[in-house]
Amino acid sequence: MAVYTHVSNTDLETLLKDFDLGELVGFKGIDGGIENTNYFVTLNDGAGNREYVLTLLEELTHDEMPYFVELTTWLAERGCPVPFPFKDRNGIALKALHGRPALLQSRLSGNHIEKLTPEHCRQIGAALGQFHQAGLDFYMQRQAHRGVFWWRRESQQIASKLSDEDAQLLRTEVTLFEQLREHPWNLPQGAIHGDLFHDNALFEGDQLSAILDIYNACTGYLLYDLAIVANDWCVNPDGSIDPQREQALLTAYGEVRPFDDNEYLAWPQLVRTAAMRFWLSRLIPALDPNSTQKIKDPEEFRRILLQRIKTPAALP
Ligand SMILES: Nc1ncnc2c1ncn2[C@@H]1O[C@H](COP(=O)(O)OP(=O)(O)OP(=O)(O)O)[C@@H](O)[C@H]1O
Ligand SMILES: N[C@@H](CCO)C(=O)O
Repeated sequence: MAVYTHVSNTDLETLLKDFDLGELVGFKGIDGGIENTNYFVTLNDGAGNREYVLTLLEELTHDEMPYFVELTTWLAERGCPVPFPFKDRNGIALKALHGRPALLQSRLSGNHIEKLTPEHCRQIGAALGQFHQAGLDFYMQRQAHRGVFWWRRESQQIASKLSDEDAQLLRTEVTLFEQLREHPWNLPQGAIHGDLFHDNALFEGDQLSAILDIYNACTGYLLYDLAIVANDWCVNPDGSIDPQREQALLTAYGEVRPFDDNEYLAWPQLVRTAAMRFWLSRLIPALDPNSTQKIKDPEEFRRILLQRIKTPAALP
Protein backbone atom coordinates (compact mmCIF):
# COMPACT_ATOMS: atom_id res chain seq x y z
CA MET A 1 0.00 0.00 0.00
CA ALA A 2 1.70 3.17 -1.15
CA VAL A 3 -0.98 5.76 -0.55
CA TYR A 4 -1.08 6.47 3.17
CA THR A 5 -2.54 9.97 2.91
CA HIS A 6 -5.45 10.44 0.54
CA VAL A 7 -5.36 13.56 -1.58
CA SER A 8 -8.57 14.87 -3.14
CA ASN A 9 -9.17 16.83 -6.30
CA THR A 10 -9.81 19.93 -4.17
CA ASP A 11 -6.54 19.44 -2.24
CA LEU A 12 -4.63 19.37 -5.49
CA GLU A 13 -6.47 22.31 -7.05
CA THR A 14 -5.68 24.35 -3.93
CA LEU A 15 -2.02 23.38 -4.00
CA LEU A 16 -1.70 24.12 -7.70
CA LYS A 17 -3.07 27.67 -7.26
CA ASP A 18 0.37 28.59 -5.84
CA PHE A 19 2.14 27.38 -9.01
CA ASP A 20 2.04 28.48 -12.64
CA LEU A 21 2.35 24.99 -14.05
CA GLY A 22 -1.07 24.57 -15.67
CA GLU A 23 -4.49 23.03 -15.13
CA LEU A 24 -5.08 19.71 -13.41
CA VAL A 25 -5.93 16.98 -15.92
CA GLY A 26 -5.77 13.98 -13.57
CA PHE A 27 -3.87 12.21 -10.83
CA LYS A 28 -3.35 8.66 -9.64
CA GLY A 29 -1.83 7.05 -6.52
CA ILE A 30 1.37 5.06 -7.15
CA ASP A 31 1.68 1.56 -5.76
CA GLY A 32 4.98 0.14 -4.70
CA GLY A 33 6.56 2.56 -2.27
CA ILE A 34 6.68 1.74 1.41
CA GLU A 35 7.81 4.95 3.08
CA ASN A 36 5.97 7.77 1.34
CA THR A 37 2.73 8.57 -0.49
CA ASN A 38 3.22 9.28 -4.19
CA TYR A 39 0.82 10.42 -6.91
CA PHE A 40 1.40 10.83 -10.62
CA VAL A 41 -0.14 14.20 -11.56
CA THR A 42 -0.95 15.36 -15.10
CA LEU A 43 -1.16 19.09 -15.78
CA ASN A 44 -1.92 20.96 -18.98
CA ASP A 45 0.09 24.14 -19.49
CA GLY A 46 -1.67 25.19 -22.70
CA ALA A 47 0.98 23.63 -24.92
CA GLY A 48 0.17 20.09 -23.83
CA ASN A 49 0.09 17.63 -20.95
CA ARG A 50 3.06 17.39 -18.59
CA GLU A 51 3.69 14.76 -15.95
CA TYR A 52 4.66 15.41 -12.32
CA VAL A 53 4.94 13.44 -9.11
CA LEU A 54 3.40 14.67 -5.88
CA THR A 55 5.18 13.17 -2.85
CA LEU A 56 3.87 13.36 0.71
CA LEU A 57 6.59 12.48 3.19
CA GLU A 58 5.14 10.14 5.77
CA GLU A 59 8.13 9.86 8.11
CA LEU A 60 10.09 13.09 7.72
CA THR A 61 9.07 16.30 9.47
CA HIS A 62 8.92 19.76 7.88
CA ASP A 63 12.09 20.75 9.73
CA GLU A 64 14.01 17.92 8.09
CA MET A 65 12.90 18.80 4.57
CA PRO A 66 15.18 21.71 3.53
CA TYR A 67 18.12 19.30 3.30
CA PHE A 68 16.29 17.19 0.69
CA VAL A 69 14.91 20.15 -1.24
CA GLU A 70 18.37 21.71 -1.46
CA LEU A 71 20.21 18.45 -2.16
CA THR A 72 17.96 17.30 -5.01
CA THR A 73 18.04 20.76 -6.57
CA TRP A 74 21.84 20.84 -6.21
CA LEU A 75 22.31 17.39 -7.75
CA ALA A 76 19.86 17.97 -10.60
CA GLU A 77 21.65 21.24 -11.46
CA ARG A 78 24.87 19.23 -11.71
CA GLY A 79 23.41 16.70 -14.12
CA CYS A 80 22.41 13.86 -11.77
CA PRO A 81 19.16 12.21 -12.89
CA VAL A 82 17.23 12.89 -9.66
CA PRO A 83 13.73 14.41 -9.48
CA PHE A 84 13.77 17.97 -8.18
CA PRO A 85 10.92 19.89 -6.55
CA PHE A 86 9.27 22.79 -8.38
CA LYS A 87 9.13 26.13 -6.62
CA ASP A 88 5.84 28.01 -6.42
CA ARG A 89 5.60 31.59 -7.63
CA ASN A 90 7.03 32.80 -4.30
CA GLY A 91 10.07 30.57 -4.68
CA ILE A 92 8.82 27.98 -2.18
CA ALA A 93 9.15 24.27 -2.97
CA LEU A 94 8.21 22.79 0.41
CA LYS A 95 4.43 22.63 0.77
CA ALA A 96 2.06 20.88 3.18
CA LEU A 97 -0.96 18.64 2.59
CA HIS A 98 -2.95 17.07 5.42
CA GLY A 99 -0.14 18.07 7.76
CA ARG A 100 2.50 16.17 5.79
CA PRO A 101 5.43 17.81 3.98
CA ALA A 102 4.63 17.74 0.25
CA LEU A 103 6.71 18.27 -2.90
CA LEU A 104 5.61 18.60 -6.49
CA GLN A 105 8.44 17.10 -8.50
CA SER A 106 9.52 16.33 -12.01
CA ARG A 107 8.40 12.91 -13.24
CA LEU A 108 11.37 11.14 -14.79
CA SER A 109 10.88 8.62 -17.58
CA GLY A 110 11.86 4.97 -17.58
CA ASN A 111 10.98 1.63 -16.08
CA HIS A 112 12.15 -0.58 -13.27
CA ILE A 113 14.57 -3.35 -14.22
CA GLU A 114 13.86 -6.91 -13.15
CA LYS A 115 16.87 -8.76 -14.53
CA LEU A 116 20.05 -6.92 -13.63
CA THR A 117 23.09 -7.31 -15.86
CA PRO A 118 26.73 -6.16 -15.53
CA GLU A 119 25.84 -3.28 -17.88
CA HIS A 120 23.13 -2.00 -15.50
CA CYS A 121 25.64 -2.27 -12.67
CA ARG A 122 28.27 -0.40 -14.67
CA GLN A 123 25.82 2.44 -15.26
CA ILE A 124 24.67 2.73 -11.66
CA GLY A 125 28.33 2.61 -10.54
CA ALA A 126 29.24 5.54 -12.80
CA ALA A 127 26.07 7.44 -11.78
CA LEU A 128 26.75 6.93 -8.06
CA GLY A 129 30.32 8.14 -8.57
CA GLN A 130 28.94 11.28 -10.24
CA PHE A 131 26.36 11.71 -7.46
CA HIS A 132 29.13 11.58 -4.85
CA GLN A 133 31.41 13.93 -6.77
CA ALA A 134 28.56 16.40 -7.30
CA GLY A 135 27.66 16.25 -3.60
CA LEU A 136 31.20 16.73 -2.27
CA ASP A 137 30.90 20.49 -1.88
CA PHE A 138 27.18 20.45 -1.00
CA TYR A 139 26.82 22.95 1.82
CA MET A 140 24.38 21.15 4.16
CA GLN A 141 24.95 18.21 6.49
CA ARG A 142 22.52 15.65 7.84
CA GLN A 143 22.99 12.79 10.26
CA ALA A 144 21.56 9.46 9.06
CA HIS A 145 18.26 8.61 10.73
CA ARG A 146 19.03 4.91 10.32
CA GLY A 147 22.74 5.17 11.00
CA VAL A 148 25.12 4.25 13.76
CA PHE A 149 23.06 5.59 16.70
CA TRP A 150 19.89 4.04 15.37
CA TRP A 151 21.35 0.57 14.84
CA ARG A 152 23.14 0.62 18.19
CA ARG A 153 19.78 1.32 19.94
CA GLU A 154 17.54 -0.84 17.75
CA SER A 155 19.84 -3.86 17.77
CA GLN A 156 19.63 -3.89 21.57
CA GLN A 157 15.88 -3.41 21.64
CA ILE A 158 15.18 -6.21 19.22
CA ALA A 159 17.67 -8.71 20.68
CA SER A 160 15.12 -10.42 22.97
CA LYS A 161 12.96 -11.31 19.94
CA LEU A 162 15.86 -13.02 18.13
CA SER A 163 17.66 -16.32 18.52
CA ASP A 164 20.86 -16.02 20.58
CA GLU A 165 22.85 -16.61 17.43
CA ASP A 166 21.13 -13.79 15.47
CA ALA A 167 21.32 -11.37 18.40
CA GLN A 168 25.05 -12.08 18.63
CA LEU A 169 25.49 -11.63 14.88
CA LEU A 170 23.87 -8.19 15.06
CA ARG A 171 25.91 -7.19 18.10
CA THR A 172 29.15 -8.23 16.41
CA GLU A 173 28.44 -6.16 13.31
CA VAL A 174 27.50 -3.09 15.36
CA THR A 175 30.77 -3.42 17.31
CA LEU A 176 32.88 -4.00 14.21
CA PHE A 177 31.55 -0.82 12.62
CA GLU A 178 32.29 1.13 15.79
CA GLN A 179 35.86 -0.18 15.63
CA LEU A 180 36.10 0.83 11.98
CA ARG A 181 35.05 4.40 12.86
CA GLU A 182 37.83 4.60 15.42
CA HIS A 183 40.57 3.99 12.84
CA PRO A 184 42.27 7.22 11.72
CA TRP A 185 41.43 6.30 8.14
CA ASN A 186 39.80 9.55 7.15
CA LEU A 187 37.43 7.80 4.78
CA PRO A 188 35.87 10.24 2.26
CA GLN A 189 32.48 11.49 3.41
CA GLY A 190 29.77 13.51 1.75
CA ALA A 191 26.14 13.42 0.68
CA ILE A 192 25.07 9.80 0.18
CA HIS A 193 21.81 8.42 -1.24
CA GLY A 194 21.46 5.82 1.51
CA ASP A 195 18.93 3.51 -0.19
CA LEU A 196 19.95 3.09 -3.82
CA PHE A 197 18.32 -0.28 -4.43
CA HIS A 198 17.45 -1.16 -8.01
CA ASP A 199 13.79 -0.41 -7.29
CA ASN A 200 14.90 3.18 -6.77
CA ALA A 201 16.32 3.48 -10.29
CA LEU A 202 14.62 3.71 -13.68
CA PHE A 203 16.04 2.71 -17.06
CA GLU A 204 14.88 3.82 -20.46
CA GLY A 205 15.70 0.82 -22.58
CA ASP A 206 19.16 0.01 -21.30
CA GLN A 207 20.03 3.56 -20.26
CA LEU A 208 19.81 4.67 -16.64
CA SER A 209 17.28 7.51 -16.58
CA ALA A 210 16.43 8.17 -12.92
CA ILE A 211 17.67 7.81 -9.37
CA LEU A 212 14.65 8.13 -7.07
CA ASP A 213 13.64 8.19 -3.45
CA ILE A 214 16.40 10.28 -2.01
CA TYR A 215 14.82 10.59 1.45
CA ASN A 216 17.39 8.42 3.18
CA ALA A 217 20.15 10.76 2.00
CA CYS A 218 22.53 12.01 4.67
CA THR A 219 26.17 12.79 5.28
CA GLY A 220 28.12 9.57 5.45
CA TYR A 221 30.96 7.46 4.13
CA LEU A 222 30.75 7.44 0.35
CA LEU A 223 31.96 3.87 0.31
CA TYR A 224 29.11 2.75 2.57
CA ASP A 225 26.68 4.04 -0.07
CA LEU A 226 28.47 1.92 -2.68
CA ALA A 227 28.22 -1.07 -0.34
CA ILE A 228 24.42 -0.63 -0.15
CA VAL A 229 24.30 -0.68 -3.95
CA ALA A 230 26.57 -3.74 -4.24
CA ASN A 231 24.45 -5.72 -1.76
CA ASP A 232 21.31 -5.19 -3.79
CA TRP A 233 22.40 -4.87 -7.44
CA CYS A 234 25.03 -7.64 -7.45
CA VAL A 235 23.49 -10.48 -5.42
CA ASN A 236 22.06 -13.84 -6.39
CA PRO A 237 18.90 -15.17 -4.74
CA ASP A 238 20.98 -17.27 -2.28
CA GLY A 239 22.73 -14.12 -1.03
CA SER A 240 25.96 -14.88 -2.87
CA ILE A 241 27.62 -12.15 -4.92
CA ASP A 242 27.70 -12.21 -8.70
CA PRO A 243 31.38 -11.30 -9.30
CA GLN A 244 30.76 -10.03 -12.84
CA ARG A 245 28.09 -7.57 -11.75
CA GLU A 246 30.14 -6.47 -8.74
CA GLN A 247 33.29 -5.92 -10.81
CA ALA A 248 31.29 -3.85 -13.30
CA LEU A 249 29.80 -1.73 -10.50
CA LEU A 250 33.06 -1.13 -8.64
CA THR A 251 35.23 -0.52 -11.71
CA ALA A 252 32.78 2.02 -13.16
CA TYR A 253 32.47 3.80 -9.80
CA GLY A 254 36.27 3.86 -9.33
CA GLU A 255 36.77 5.40 -12.76
CA VAL A 256 34.67 8.38 -11.69
CA ARG A 257 35.90 8.60 -8.09
CA PRO A 258 39.13 6.66 -7.57
CA PHE A 259 39.30 4.87 -4.22
CA ASP A 260 41.55 6.13 -1.41
CA ASP A 261 44.05 3.59 -0.04
CA ASN A 262 42.15 3.27 3.24
CA GLU A 263 38.93 2.51 1.43
CA TYR A 264 40.45 -0.82 0.37
CA LEU A 265 40.81 -1.64 4.07
CA ALA A 266 37.29 -0.51 4.96
CA TRP A 267 35.39 -2.22 2.14
CA PRO A 268 35.11 -5.78 3.58
CA GLN A 269 33.50 -4.39 6.74
CA LEU A 270 31.31 -1.77 5.05
CA VAL A 271 29.53 -4.35 2.89
CA ARG A 272 28.80 -6.27 6.12
CA THR A 273 27.58 -3.11 7.87
CA ALA A 274 25.32 -2.27 4.92
CA ALA A 275 23.84 -5.79 5.02
CA MET A 276 23.31 -5.53 8.78
CA ARG A 277 21.54 -2.15 8.41
CA PHE A 278 18.90 -3.52 6.01
CA TRP A 279 18.55 -6.80 7.90
CA LEU A 280 17.73 -4.73 10.98
CA SER A 281 15.36 -2.29 9.25
CA ARG A 282 13.46 -5.24 7.79
CA LEU A 283 13.42 -7.19 11.07
CA ILE A 284 11.77 -4.37 13.03
CA PRO A 285 8.42 -4.29 11.14
CA ALA A 286 8.53 -8.05 10.48
CA LEU A 287 8.64 -8.77 14.23
CA ASP A 288 6.09 -6.10 15.15
CA PRO A 289 2.56 -7.52 15.07
CA ASN A 290 1.12 -3.97 14.90
CA SER A 291 3.19 -2.84 11.94
CA THR A 292 1.21 -1.61 8.92
CA GLN A 293 4.30 -1.48 6.68
CA LYS A 294 4.70 -3.71 3.66
CA ILE A 295 7.05 -6.42 4.92
CA LYS A 296 10.24 -7.14 3.02
CA ASP A 297 12.02 -10.37 3.84
CA PRO A 298 14.71 -9.82 6.52
CA GLU A 299 16.25 -13.23 5.75
CA GLU A 300 17.53 -11.93 2.40
CA PHE A 301 19.87 -9.58 4.20
CA ARG A 302 20.85 -12.09 6.85
CA ARG A 303 21.93 -14.37 4.00
CA ILE A 304 23.89 -11.56 2.34
CA LEU A 305 25.57 -10.73 5.64
CA LEU A 306 26.59 -14.37 6.16
CA GLN A 307 27.97 -14.53 2.63
CA ARG A 308 29.92 -11.31 3.15
CA ILE A 309 31.43 -12.81 6.31
CA LYS A 310 32.24 -16.13 4.65
CA THR A 311 33.79 -14.57 1.53
CA PRO A 312 35.37 -11.22 2.41
CA ALA A 313 34.83 -8.59 -0.27
CA ALA A 314 37.67 -6.78 -2.05
CA LEU A 315 37.77 -3.60 -4.12
CA PRO A 316 39.35 -4.02 -7.56
N1 LIG B 1 9.93 11.49 -9.85
C1 LIG B 1 9.50 10.31 -10.27
N2 LIG B 1 9.50 10.00 -11.57
C2 LIG B 1 9.02 8.81 -12.00
N3 LIG B 1 8.53 7.84 -11.18
C3 LIG B 1 8.51 8.10 -9.87
C4 LIG B 1 9.00 9.33 -9.34
N4 LIG B 1 8.85 9.28 -8.00
C5 LIG B 1 8.30 8.08 -7.70
N5 LIG B 1 8.10 7.36 -8.82
C6 LIG B 1 7.51 5.99 -8.89
O1 LIG B 1 6.90 5.72 -7.64
C7 LIG B 1 7.50 4.58 -7.00
C8 LIG B 1 7.54 4.76 -5.50
O2 LIG B 1 8.32 5.90 -5.17
P1 LIG B 1 9.39 5.90 -4.00
O3 LIG B 1 10.39 4.80 -4.22
O4 LIG B 1 9.92 7.30 -3.88
O5 LIG B 1 8.44 5.57 -2.76
P2 LIG B 1 8.81 5.07 -1.34
O6 LIG B 1 7.55 4.90 -0.57
O7 LIG B 1 9.80 5.99 -0.71
O8 LIG B 1 9.44 3.66 -1.70
P3 LIG B 1 10.47 2.69 -0.97
O9 LIG B 1 10.58 3.15 0.42
O10 LIG B 1 9.85 1.33 -1.13
O11 LIG B 1 11.75 2.75 -1.76
C9 LIG B 1 8.87 4.51 -7.62
O12 LIG B 1 9.41 3.21 -7.53
C10 LIG B 1 8.59 4.94 -9.07
O13 LIG B 1 8.08 3.88 -9.82
N1 LIG C 1 15.22 -0.47 0.26
C1 LIG C 1 14.71 -0.86 1.56
C2 LIG C 1 13.33 -0.36 1.81
C3 LIG C 1 13.17 1.14 1.80
O1 LIG C 1 14.06 1.80 2.65
C4 LIG C 1 14.72 -2.39 1.67
O2 LIG C 1 14.72 -3.06 0.62
O3 LIG C 1 14.70 -2.90 2.77
